[in-house]
Amino acid sequence: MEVTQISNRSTENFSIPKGETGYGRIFFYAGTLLVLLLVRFLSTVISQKQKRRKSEDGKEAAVGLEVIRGPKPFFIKFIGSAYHLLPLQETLNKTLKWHKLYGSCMKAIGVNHTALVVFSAEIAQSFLKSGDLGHLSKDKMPFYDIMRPFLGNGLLISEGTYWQTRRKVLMGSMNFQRLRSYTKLLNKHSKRFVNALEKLFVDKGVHPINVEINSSFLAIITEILTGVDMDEKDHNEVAEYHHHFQTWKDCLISRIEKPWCLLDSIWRWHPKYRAHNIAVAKMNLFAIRRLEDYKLKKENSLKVGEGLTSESYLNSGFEEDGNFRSTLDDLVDAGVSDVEIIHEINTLLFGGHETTATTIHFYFFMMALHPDFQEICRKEIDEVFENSAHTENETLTFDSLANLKYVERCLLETMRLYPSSFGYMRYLKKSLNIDYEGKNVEVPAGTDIVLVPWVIHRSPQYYQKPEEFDPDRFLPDQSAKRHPYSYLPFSAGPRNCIGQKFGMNEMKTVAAYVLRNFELSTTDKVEDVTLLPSITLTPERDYNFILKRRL
Ligand code: HEM
Repeated sequence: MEVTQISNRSTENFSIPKGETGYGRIFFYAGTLLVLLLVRFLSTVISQKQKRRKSEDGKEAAVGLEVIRGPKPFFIKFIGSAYHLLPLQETLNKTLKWHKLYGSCMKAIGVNHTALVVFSAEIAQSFLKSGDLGHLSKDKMPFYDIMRPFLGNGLLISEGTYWQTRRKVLMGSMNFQRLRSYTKLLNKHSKRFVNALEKLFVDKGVHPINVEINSSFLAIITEILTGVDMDEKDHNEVAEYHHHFQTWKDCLISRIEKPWCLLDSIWRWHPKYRAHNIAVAKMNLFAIRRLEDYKLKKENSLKVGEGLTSESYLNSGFEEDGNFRSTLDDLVDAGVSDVEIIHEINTLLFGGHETTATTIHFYFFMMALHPDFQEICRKEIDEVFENSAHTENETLTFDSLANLKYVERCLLETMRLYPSSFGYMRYLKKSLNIDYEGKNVEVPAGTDIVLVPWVIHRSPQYYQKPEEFDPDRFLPDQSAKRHPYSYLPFSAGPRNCIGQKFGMNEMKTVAAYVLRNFELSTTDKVEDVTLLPSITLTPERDYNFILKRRL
């Protein structure tokens, strides 16, 4: 009995008291769970704090480029993914396919570093709007480097504070007053262009008009830059320049088509190496001659003050041109050296004629393909020409250009479908974070950024039925609805095109004169001519036109 009692007591001592058993278990497990949850909660809080601290300090929170997909690189590192771009006849279509396959951007192994190829307005904005000099560089990029023998350290490829200072000087030649002062010159060249077309189509035949377009746009930009009217001086020089420019472009394409030729040590053995150097030398000579013309003109104008008569000044072959100020005036006054001036002239001749000439070529082709849109443009142009408030002696005034709204919309739509600068690049000297499919991706310093307006402008994400030519997309309310970086023919941000306003005025004036004088049609269809990414967007052959005299 005793034993039993003891044993019962002991059992009572060591067993869980009745009635408390369930709660105890619950408390035990709940407590454990609570502790675990607390530990988990605290560790999450701590790790989030740490992450936040890390991302503030060293951006470790972001993921790297490994999350971004792209075509497989070639096994030879130097060639990387470049071979996917070839042949050039297929490159532009391939980029559209890649956009469908990879989305807003893709990774490619560039010629000597990793490249991020951007297909979306949102990601383009991250790079283009940055005012940080570390995000604006074009250093160490083979595609710009091969232009250096011609462009030197000109604005398009210079960088850092050198670029900043020079940009200020050159922006001065594109301010409102200066743009106004170019009106007379634009009218004069547009009339000459109409005469050249008239001569070409006197046989009522079918002709390409690209040579006439290029000569005209080259003459215009030369006069803006140097104050010299090349048609009066020596028209052949302009035609020769056009020829050398085409050779130069052709040589650069040969280098891009065979990426190993981007290495100077290999290129120097290429059969086109000599032709390239001659073309560059001849174009340099053109710029040097313009600088000499300018200096002579200045010297003569000083001599007028030293006793020479204005008559003898005029007899020296230079027309008195009132208050016209050329870009050379700006560069010389800013104390820029002769060598640097030549680099800037080369840069502005390149940037200021090829782009506008290409765009107006596509515009005339669009007008020829769409007689209904051509007619609306013509009606607007006739109204402007026939309103005395808009013309002086049959010449368009600067203010009248603002009334060519439909022409402007057609030009903008042309540049959407056919951006002459189909792609451009930046070299990141400093890392930059982007939002990629909801992830915070750090794009490291040393990455090439390739921005592709050709794809952005044709993305259904921003433009319904993107393949259709529809000028009304650029009605103010339509434009306001779109992402601001979904239209980038002139690039955007601190490194955008300095000549966009001038270029628009130039193209509007030329378009007005041509449509006022001719009805345009074509024997070609869009699909007849392949487009090449040839430095600028280039039709593989020139379009054919028929021009019928109106007035
Ligand atoms: C339809 C006409 C034009 C188009 C589509 C166009 C397009 C562009 C684009 C896309 C860029 C940026 C290129 C890059 O980042 O690599 C650019 C830059 C530039 N453009 Fe234009 N351009 C046009 C007309 C002009 C004209 C008329 C001039 C000269 C008067 C000019 C001079 C320049 C210069 C100097 C730069 C370099 C700016 C810098 O890096 O600070 N462009 N242009």
